[in-house]
Amino acid sequence: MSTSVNSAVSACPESGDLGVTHGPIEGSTKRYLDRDGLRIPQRRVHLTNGEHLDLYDTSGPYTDADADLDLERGLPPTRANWRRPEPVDGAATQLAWARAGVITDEMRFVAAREGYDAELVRSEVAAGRAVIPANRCHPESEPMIIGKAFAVKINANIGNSAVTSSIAEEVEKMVWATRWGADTIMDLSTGKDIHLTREWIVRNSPVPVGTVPIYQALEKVGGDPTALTWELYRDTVIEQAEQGVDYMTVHAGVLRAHIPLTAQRVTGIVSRGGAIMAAWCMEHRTESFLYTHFAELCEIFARYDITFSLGDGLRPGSIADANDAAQFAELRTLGELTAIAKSHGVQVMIEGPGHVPMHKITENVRLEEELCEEAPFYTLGPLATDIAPAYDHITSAIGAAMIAQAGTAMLCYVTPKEHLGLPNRDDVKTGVIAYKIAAHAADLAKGHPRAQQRDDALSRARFEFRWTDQFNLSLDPDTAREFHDETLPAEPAKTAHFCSMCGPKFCSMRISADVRKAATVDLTLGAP
Ligand SMILES: C[C@H]1O[C@@H](n2cnc3c(N)ncnc32)[C@H](O)[C@@H]1O
Ligand SMILES: Cc1ncc(COP(=O)(O)O)c(N)n1
Ligand code: SF4
Ligand SMILES: [Zn+2]
Repeated sequence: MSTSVNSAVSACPESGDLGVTHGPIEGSTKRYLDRDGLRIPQRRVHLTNGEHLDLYDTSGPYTDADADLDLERGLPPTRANWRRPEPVDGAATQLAWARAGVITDEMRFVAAREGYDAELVRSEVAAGRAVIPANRCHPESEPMIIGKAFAVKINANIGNSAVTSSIAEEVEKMVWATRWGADTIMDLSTGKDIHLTREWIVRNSPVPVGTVPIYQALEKVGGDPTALTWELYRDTVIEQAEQGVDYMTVHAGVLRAHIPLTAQRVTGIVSRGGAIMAAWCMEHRTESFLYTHFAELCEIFARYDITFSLGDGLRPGSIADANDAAQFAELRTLGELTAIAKSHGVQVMIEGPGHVPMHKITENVRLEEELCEEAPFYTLGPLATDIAPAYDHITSAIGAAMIAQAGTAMLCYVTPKEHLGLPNRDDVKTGVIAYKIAAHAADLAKGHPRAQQRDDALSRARFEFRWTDQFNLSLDPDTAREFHDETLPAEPAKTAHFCSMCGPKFCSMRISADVRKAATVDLTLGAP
């Protein structure tokens, strides 16, 4: 399987000959695993009233009030030293081990992060209802779990394009995305230095990294889709596997026969991978090599424990095209491929739309569950309307919250730059925060046992005018503080019983508190 492409890739798990700096970079969010030992996967917010809150959501920014809890959990300090059970029928994967009844260190770790029993983690993984994307060549990653029984996760897309960006900017986006709470990131680079950009990102990323290998394969053939071959694609997959990519989008459900179904669409094929594969099939008048070589791909994935993210190459790119024949024909094929991947012991999640109006969202989840054996659903938004370019983090967070409530396990963010250009660092943050909101709103609605604790703590702080606590409990403490201080920057305002919205006399929460106080006095005096 070794090729000339691979010889350029240094050995797993470290790639020292590329001149890459290893370990945490300045400002990076190496949150739990570090060189000194394993930290308990938990964020604790200390409040000014002496109480504290341990957040159920274990990704996101530390505030000044957070503590570093260096409690031993009985695991070696880096994932590189965790136990690696023997492969099962050639599959060295969390799925194969879960089915064999083995609780791996990765399962113990994610169980601690989620606050659930490791046995629940094992059984969900064994059933294929959850995945733990953890390539053995990515020891820097802090394992996490994606599945509807667990907290809803979010992914942030980064990467350069032929038009703009540099390695430093992309690493900064990775740091920014993970700092604000992305649970995974995808490097979707299509411009120059794709290999080296990814090396920097993977070696420094505390979260699993996903890619779409067909992008780099296309770049290698100068951007002509018809020049792609299975061999070139396979070698690109192995190159990325060796670098430690944890999950890969594979658009193997775009079959030749599905392409005519897109002819009458308003926006045709909007998926990059989908469009590339459609172009290849039409030119060569043959079935997609991703489909015909799928079993071989499974064998590669099984050796590294790469998780399939079966791509939605025919997702709708407009409200008009939502839930159409092309989209659902592909979903049916993804169902077949799910079964094949799992028979190889390979973990699978399924990518979903796209642009879908609110009343057509639930059908997507029900059909995915039915056709794909409840493999974790991983959706791009969906955008609930097409009419707000520059605000598509909002149009899509609306759809994302709904689809997550219906059972989607991970939400792929959309930034304000969607449809307009490549997102920068600030767009990445805006997208991440929008999606943290969607994911948490869904966790609340799904009845996650600990989700509401944070709302309650923040609301109490709000009602008691503990402004600093309100900031520290929020998803974006910096901006919350900045907005407050724009009109009331003085220190005493941090305990004032009003803000500049209503002012001291009209503050309803202050008046309401006074009413209560008066009522208490009346009660103690025996008055009505
Ligand atoms: C499939 C989705 O992936 C996103 N996407 C594609 N490439 C990039 C990139 N380099 N950076 C950020 N997002 C990207 C777009 O939002 C697209 O719609
Ligand atoms: C949820 C989701 N959907 C799709 C893609 C790939 O992009 P594309 O299909 O455009 O190649 C992705 N990275 N994430
Ligand atoms: S985002 Fe821009 S480049 Fe990409 S498909 Fe849409 S219009 Fe084309
Ligand atoms: Zn779109």
